[in-house]
Amino acid sequence: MIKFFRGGLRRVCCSDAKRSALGRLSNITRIWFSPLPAKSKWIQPCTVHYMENDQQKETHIVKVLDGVLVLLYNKSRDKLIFVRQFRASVYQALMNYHQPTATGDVDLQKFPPELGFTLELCAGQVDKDKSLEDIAREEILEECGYDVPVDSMQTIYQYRSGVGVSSGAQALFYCEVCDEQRVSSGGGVDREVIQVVEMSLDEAKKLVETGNRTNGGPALLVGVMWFLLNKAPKST
Ligand SMILES: Nc1ncnc2c1ncn2[C@@H]1O[C@H](COP(=O)(O)OP(=O)(O)O[C@H]2O[C@H](CO)[C@@H](O)[C@H](O)[C@H]2O)[C@@H](O)[C@H]1O
Repeated sequence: MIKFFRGGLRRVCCSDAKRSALGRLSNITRIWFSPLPAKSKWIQPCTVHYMENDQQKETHIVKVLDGVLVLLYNKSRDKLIFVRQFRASVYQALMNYHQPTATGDVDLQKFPPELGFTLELCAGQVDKDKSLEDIAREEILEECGYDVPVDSMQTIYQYRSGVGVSSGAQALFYCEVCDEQRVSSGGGVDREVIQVVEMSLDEAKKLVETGNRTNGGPALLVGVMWFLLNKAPKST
């Protein structure tokens, strides 16, 4: 049984999401660690030096790709739509509290893969020369299976994530979908294994109640709070 981890997952969020997830199941059978390759397509670490008030300072930073995220609302069934997937970074963070110098294979009995599953908004990296709206539209189709017009994307916020270390630009959109626009079960492309999770507005409201913990990023919480403030029927 998974115990509570410092600063980590409150298991109920993931377990609830797992019960209502649609799509291909993830079966993780082995996890191991190794050093970063000399050149990564995804991240570039470096040191930034600067003088502030005559003092020399330095910050170790990681350059990352920008991202788009979409809060999806299915108006046919009055449900918010999220995605559930294994995130190696979350897994590493949670298991590493107990094993800070981990290298090589991980004992999956001690640290089950379930630790690394997150509930998130549909999202993607800005890794092609297209508009943010176009990239968001593609991610909705690939991950959640809805074919929507690009002009259905409404900007909620644009902000930067991880400003202490990485500072990628994040564009957060809202998009309403209906059952007629569902053309596939989603699940991701290539080797992605992404489950689609539908949540009632009452469940989503419980998720953002003060004091709750999730192991995903802040965008889901921010998006749902924005939705409850601006879009949800007033009785919700
Ligand atoms: N670091 C990495 N190492 C190796 N392979 C990698 C990688 N990052 C991505 N990939 C590969 O690229 C594929 C596509 O990734 P996505 O574009 O869906 O972005 P992701 O969902 O990870 O991040 C989206 O969601 C997160 C969380 O919400 C946002 O922070 C982010 O900006 C947004 O793009 C992944 O399935 C993986 O194969």
